[in-house]
Amino acid sequence: MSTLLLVDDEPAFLRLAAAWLEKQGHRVVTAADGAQARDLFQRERPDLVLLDLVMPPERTPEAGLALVPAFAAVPVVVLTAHAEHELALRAVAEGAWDFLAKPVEPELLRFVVARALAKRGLEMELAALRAARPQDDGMVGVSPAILRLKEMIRRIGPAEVPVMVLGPSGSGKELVARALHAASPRGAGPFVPVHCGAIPAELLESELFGHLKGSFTGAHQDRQGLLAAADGGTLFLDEVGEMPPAMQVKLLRFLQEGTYTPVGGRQPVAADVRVVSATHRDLEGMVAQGALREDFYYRLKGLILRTPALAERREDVALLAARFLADLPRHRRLRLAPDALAWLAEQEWPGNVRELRAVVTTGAALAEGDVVTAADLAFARSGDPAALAPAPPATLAEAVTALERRMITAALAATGNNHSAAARRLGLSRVGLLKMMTRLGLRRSGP
Ligand SMILES: Nc1ncnc2c1ncn2[C@@H]1O[C@H](COP(=O)(O)OP(=O)(O)OP(=O)(O)O)[C@@H](O)[C@H]1O
Repeated sequence: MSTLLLVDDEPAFLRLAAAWLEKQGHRVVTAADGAQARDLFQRERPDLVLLDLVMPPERTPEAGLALVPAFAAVPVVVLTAHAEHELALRAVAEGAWDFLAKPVEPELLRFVVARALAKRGLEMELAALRAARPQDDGMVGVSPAILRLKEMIRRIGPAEVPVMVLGPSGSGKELVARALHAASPRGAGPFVPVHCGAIPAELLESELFGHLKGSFTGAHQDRQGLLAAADGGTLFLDEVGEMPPAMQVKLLRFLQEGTYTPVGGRQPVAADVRVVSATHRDLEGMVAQGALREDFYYRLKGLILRTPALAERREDVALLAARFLADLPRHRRLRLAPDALAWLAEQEWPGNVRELRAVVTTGAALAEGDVVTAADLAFARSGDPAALAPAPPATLAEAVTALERRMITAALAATGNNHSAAARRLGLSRVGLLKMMTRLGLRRSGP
């Protein structure tokens, strides 16, 4: 049975329309103003909203129009007076699905509702199919550690329990969180990452919970927080060990009750959010030292997944490197030379997959032709031209040119093609660098 939310300030219309729609087999909840409508929308999660645009207290169509986006996760049918075509079109521009002129003809109402519910049904089916489709979770690897991790994600992704991902920096914790989200029924909903250590403590509450206009200097208008943005999806708390103690208390309340209070607000607001958290720190140690609240830790912990260091899955290094090359937006297809594969296998990767990715990406930018060599990778990693294998230089001039080309390409890759920054790195003026690039054929001449 579908639930319809009917919003109108005329009691007689509410009664009649609700009775008619109930006779068609729907469940109907009614609201007489915007605030009540928002509240019921949160609580009842209707499949369709029928919305009168002119209601108390404002009695302006603007106030009604402002409601449309808030309900747009489901089809919204606006009810307008007969002569208000322009208003109806504005409502559609705001995200409404259809409109009906008042006085509403019962048969037309039945038809429009059936059509909107059919759309809703298709959307839900699509979301279910997306969630059920085997996902390419982007996790590359055939090592036992990765296969185990993938299997765990498949099993616990669909569960609603909180998950904590533990592992060294750059080992793929965020990727695991995304894969958990994709494997859950929330997969079509939002995935919202929060890097707890990157947001100043005094801003974190308003970032997470949102704030109301006027709640502090500079709060010129109401602002939604990240919890609201994650409603119906997954909130990823990265580096959760960095969460300031005062925020731990407030988030704990949300984890327990499912509600939070925006900064400057009085009413608790509900959000349907699954929380996945991650850290490379020893949280139990932090609990023992009093830096992390024990109750917060236990609420968050749920199930624990561990991402292995790259050192524990060396067999994946070559596969990962090949994938990173394939992912590059290039016209030519690059491949790894045999000596590059050998070099990759010998290295230690303290920065884990993130470091490997950076080295492969920079090495690819340095490669001449379509083969990435060990020398390219070694240079990319150390930034030291001495790492370059001594290419048999025919003449000194050729060797110098090759070295210039490599150093310039590396500096450009490292600075995201910023000419001034690359010139500074190389100890050149910007104009000097541009001239050299032209001479080396790294840049077309002319303006
Ligand atoms: N198994 C994997 N397959 C493909 N790419 C991976 C894999 N693991 C990690 N990566 C890539 O490595 C990089 C770092 O991964 P991610 O950001 O998930 O690490 P993290 O553990 O969350 O890091 P940090 O602790 O520093 O936040 C990303 O570019 C990610 O796509």
